[in-house]
Amino acid sequence: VNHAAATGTGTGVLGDTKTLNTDSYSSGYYLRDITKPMYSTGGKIETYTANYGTALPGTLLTDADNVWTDRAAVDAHYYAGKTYDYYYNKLGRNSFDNRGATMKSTVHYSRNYNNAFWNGTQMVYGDGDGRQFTSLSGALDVVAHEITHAVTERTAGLVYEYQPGALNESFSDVLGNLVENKNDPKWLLGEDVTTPGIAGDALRSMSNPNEYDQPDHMNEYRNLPNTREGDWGGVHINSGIPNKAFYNFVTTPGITKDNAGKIWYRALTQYLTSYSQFVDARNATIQAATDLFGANSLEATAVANAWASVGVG
Ligand SMILES: CCCCC[C@H](S)C(=O)N[C@@H](Cc1ccccc1)C(=O)N[C@@H](C)C(=O)O
Ligand SMILES: [Zn+2]
Repeated sequence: VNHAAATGTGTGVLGDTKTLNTDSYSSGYYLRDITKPMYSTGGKIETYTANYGTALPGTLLTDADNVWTDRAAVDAHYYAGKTYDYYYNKLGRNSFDNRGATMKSTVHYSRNYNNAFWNGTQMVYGDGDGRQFTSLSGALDVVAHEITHAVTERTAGLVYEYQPGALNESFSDVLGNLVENKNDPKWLLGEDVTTPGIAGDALRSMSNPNEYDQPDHMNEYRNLPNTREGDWGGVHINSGIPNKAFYNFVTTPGITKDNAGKIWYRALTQYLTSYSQFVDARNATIQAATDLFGANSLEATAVANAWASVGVG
């Protein structure tokens, strides 16, 4: 039997019901989305399980009746599709390589694994330990964060250390929140999967990085060693500074989320390179705003002001 697009239903990590794009075969269904434009050149979105081990990609998920109960898998699949849609519809990018590459996600990676990552080939999600995190694919900002690492790797190539690494992390947080597109005035990260036992908290805040021990100005930059213990020079710590710059920009009256996303995306894909520093990101976002909206536009002016407000430029 040839592949045929099917519509299933599933329960997400937070207990919600979602409609899923699946692929029917002779005696059941694959967790495979073949409905996107990428399929014209063979691209798909596929979701696997590592079955609590660390071998990747693991096993492609199947189901007999197209009613999916693996909550982490349901959300990894659904949110990968949402992230694909944002990049394609808002930014004109066809998957992470802009050539319709298949997007693979693996859930149930290891045990009590309090993280998610892009490994150079695919997205990988832990289930958390039930205290620090619940299953990390349960948050769209997490999924879009990881997929954006793939975009960054294929474009700017920002190395994962010191300021370029903090920029790498910040672009993933920025696109993570833009794709998630909640009405969240605090621009939080990971709020849906962080500390399931505590309401209202998050892993990071773009509006107030200090709330979660991140700097929000260059005068608070943390000089840390390029080691695991030093968070590779503080890539998840010093990202608070470019995160705050973006927050100040996107909340400037007259600036829209869509236009902010276009400017940050253009800077990432057209101007930044492997060892770009914060000042280079300032210059790249000003240039991108100028390209798109003009030299003396509200956007270009607001970008310069936003970086100045965090002590860059
Ligand atoms: C395995 C090696 C480390 C990879 C770090 C990945 S890219 C990462 O940054 N993951 C995010 C997950 C995330 C994203 C958005 C919101 C919440 C959580 C991350 O921030 N991880 C934290 C826990 C960290 O690695 O310190
Ligand atoms: Zn990351």
